[in-house]
Amino acid sequence: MKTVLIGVGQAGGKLTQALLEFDKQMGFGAVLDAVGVNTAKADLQSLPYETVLIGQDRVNGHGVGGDNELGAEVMQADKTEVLSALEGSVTAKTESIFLVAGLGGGSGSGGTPVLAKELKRIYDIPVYVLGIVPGQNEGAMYQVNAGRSLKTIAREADAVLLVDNDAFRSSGESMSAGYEAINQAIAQRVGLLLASGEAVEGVGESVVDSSEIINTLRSGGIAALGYASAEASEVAEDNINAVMSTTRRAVLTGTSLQDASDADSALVVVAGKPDVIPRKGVERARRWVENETGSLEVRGGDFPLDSGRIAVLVLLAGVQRSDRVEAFMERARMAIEEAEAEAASREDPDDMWQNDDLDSLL
Ligand SMILES: Nc1nc2c(ncn2[C@@H]2O[C@H](COP(=O)(O)OP(=O)(O)OP(=O)(O)O)[C@@H](O)[C@H]2O)c(=O)[nH]1
Repeated sequence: MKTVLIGVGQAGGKLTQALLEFDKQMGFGAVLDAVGVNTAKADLQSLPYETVLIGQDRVNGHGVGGDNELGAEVMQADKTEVLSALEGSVTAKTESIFLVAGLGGGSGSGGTPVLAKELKRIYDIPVYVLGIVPGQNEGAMYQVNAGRSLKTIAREADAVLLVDNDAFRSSGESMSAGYEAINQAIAQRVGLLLASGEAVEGVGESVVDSSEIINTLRSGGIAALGYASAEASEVAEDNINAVMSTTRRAVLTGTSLQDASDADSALVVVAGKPDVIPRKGVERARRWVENETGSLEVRGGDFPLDSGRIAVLVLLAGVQRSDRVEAFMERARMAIEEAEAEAASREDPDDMWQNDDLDSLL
């Protein structure tokens, strides 16, 4: 699927760079162009593609410090500059636009819904968001920002593909030390998905094309991406079990959003050398995904790739009822309540001494 990426905020910019590099390194050509947008000048300077600094009059290039309302305001005020930077990038060849952002900060979290709405008004192609959900250990501000942003994005964009920072973190590793590895893992999965609709070699009826990705994401709302791979045998018949078990792992333990297994629609992509992909295995895997997700709309196809392994990508769309999303929104709600309670207790500092449960010492 020929795509233009827009990285918003620091995380969005870095993940966009990882996606661009993966696509280039694999020679896929699915990523047509990229633009980085941020309120922090320093974060844009290291990005090797076109960038737009917004909100200079408000924050002077220093970022919005996690204030996503301010992030939304400055995007609204400077959207024309962003749109003109995109003019040369989005062409007749472009099949989709992906806004890439961390939902827990300020610039990406606030700016992305505003930009998604604007892009949908202007372009006829789908506008998707690749959104990073903050890990469980990140502070309340991140959770609240992400909850509010996600709610708005789910309404404004055609779909939001969520990646949970916790889903890719190795145990014992700090969040920031792990970012690079996390970005690589996400770039590989999303990069393969975008490229899967681009396959030209070994074209046959069973090969996935971009319209299948778009039709799967038509369910709207939240989507997740599962991935797993295994060593392949040279004989297709011998790979039936490998395709089945890899598909199971992709959905049960390899998704970008943990516990997202109920879906409105799904797409199962089996990547590998075309002559070792077993038709029977692919059919079985698709049926298994139907049962597991409860969806009657499961598409499938191959992605011819010159590799000694078989990889399975499962795109799950319409997963908003997943336990992980509910738990996450609940955490955001709780954080708002705690913040309100704290603000209320700050209103009159003397209130805390008016507590009848505690006797004074004197
Ligand atoms: N996966 C991943 N997550 C990141 C990365 N950098 C930051 N994050 C996450 O993104 C969220 C913070 O968003 P940022 O992109 O840093 O913030 P911003 O949009 O630039 O907004 P401000 O800094 O407030 O102007 C947090 O939840 C971080 O855990 C990264 O390189 N990779």
